[in-house]
Amino acid sequence: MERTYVMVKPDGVQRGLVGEILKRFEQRGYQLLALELIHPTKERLEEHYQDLKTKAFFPSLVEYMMSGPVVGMVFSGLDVVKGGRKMVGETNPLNSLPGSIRGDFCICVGKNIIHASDAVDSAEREIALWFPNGVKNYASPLLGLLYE
Ligand SMILES: Nc1ncnc2c1ncn2[C@@H]1O[C@H](COP(=O)(O)OP(=O)(O)OP(=O)(O)O)[C@@H](O)[C@H]1O
Repeated sequence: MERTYVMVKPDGVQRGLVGEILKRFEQRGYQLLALELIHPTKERLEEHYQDLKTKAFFPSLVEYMMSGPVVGMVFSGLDVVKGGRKMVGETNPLNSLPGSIRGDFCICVGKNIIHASDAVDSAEREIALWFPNGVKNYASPLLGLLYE
């Protein structure tokens, strides 16, 4: 089953939004496979955001992401990468519809509370980066109620 990496950013953790975000993914029907609160290192963030290294906002992005602990989660489910991105909304909260996580809980691109993988291959790269000891799959009885 497809997997994605979701990370509640430091502002989301400090604002007490972890439970709300977890609830939304769970109630949609995605299966939680892993969850960890960590204080990310600069090295790991630079690896995570390697595609953005040349952007002018890169140093402030890394500083923001190191301003407190983050909560990383792995979810699995049918088309979870695309579905998860839709739930999160657009990079700039201004373009995120109400009902999406960014559309409901934030207003500024530099404090947009949550990350979700944007493609299946980047999801697997990010899961390996943030959960280097691996993530176990397990069979949930709920699956029979969600899939034909
Ligand atoms: N113009 C900007 N100014 C400040 N920060 C920005 C800007 N553009 C992007 N960012 C920050 O960098 C993060 C990564 O940007 P990216 O273009 O990968 O968007 P995203 O895929 O929606 O976000 P994320 O990877 O965090 O899920 C954004 O979520 C945001 O925190």
